[in-house]
Amino acid sequence: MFRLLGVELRRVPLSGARVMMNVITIATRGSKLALWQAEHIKARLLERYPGLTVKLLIVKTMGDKIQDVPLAKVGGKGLFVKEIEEAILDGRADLAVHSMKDVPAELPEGLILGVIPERENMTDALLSVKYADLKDLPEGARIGTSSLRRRCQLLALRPDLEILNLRGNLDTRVGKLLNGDYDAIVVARAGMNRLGLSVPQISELGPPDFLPAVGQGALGLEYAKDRRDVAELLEFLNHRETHSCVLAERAFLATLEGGCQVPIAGFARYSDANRITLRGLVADVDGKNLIIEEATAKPRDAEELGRQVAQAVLDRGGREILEEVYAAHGPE
Ligand SMILES: NCc1[nH]cc(CCC(=O)O)c1CC(=O)O
Repeated sequence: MFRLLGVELRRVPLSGARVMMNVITIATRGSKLALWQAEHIKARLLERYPGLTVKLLIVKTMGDKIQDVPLAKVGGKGLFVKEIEEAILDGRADLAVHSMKDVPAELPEGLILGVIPERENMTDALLSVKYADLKDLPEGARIGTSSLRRRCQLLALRPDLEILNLRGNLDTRVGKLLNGDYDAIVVARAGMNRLGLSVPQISELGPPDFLPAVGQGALGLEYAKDRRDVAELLEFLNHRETHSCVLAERAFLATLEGGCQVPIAGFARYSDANRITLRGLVADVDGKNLIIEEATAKPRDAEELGRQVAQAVLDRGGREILEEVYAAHGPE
């Protein structure tokens, strides 16, 4: 009797969820890109629920504090998300809006990335003042990027390039290019689009020659697993195709146990109406040895697809490469 009553009682707030939530708080980093992303989700929520109040809680993360050291040297996963997840776990925020690329494959207990909106552009972009594209760069050109993934793929295409560290928020990095510190830099196209940033020369670095980071260009909405009210409120923002692709990419990453600081790339797309194709890469930091595998599966097997492609990459030499990278750059 008591137990039955308990079930009934729990049901009441759940079914009334939409009516009950009239204030919702989004945790976000304070960078221009993060704020744009949080404001974008806020605007979509207000469009859908005109009476809702949406607040932003700005949280400073370790990744924001350490601006000058390459992330590969800082080590540790989730440098841009940990403090934000803490805000959800202790109830200061109802959800977080992340760049999926910054979210480690494993989430803390009790949290879920339940909503992935439609991905716009997942490619990288080569930005320059003078040079139109990679072929146009002079011998030994100085390229700014602190990403090992970008470094190894650039060197695979152009071994003569000099790759220099470049950290900081997107607008800071573009500022350093315009300042003349580099012949070109590589950044995510989605970030440029979102901030409306422009430079004289932009060319695309995309598949099949140049693979993006897992989750690049996609946003992820994270919240507590037991918050059915939040899940219901956000559900309309989910894009099923993007969600399946990102699941495949993240299963690939999880199997490799890699953070965003190792030369791992992966991207999934719908190859026909109901099949996902995932292409994954592991490379050494000098771009001398790139291991790329690809496979196709039904969307419902997205995670299995990710694990399979990872296993294939590991078996074909990826394991040795990752061990070498970890030895040179620390555990993550
Ligand atoms: N690592 C920082 C970061 N996290 C997400 C983006 C871009 C936006 C996205 O990929 O969704 C960027 C900037 C960049 O990589 O140049």
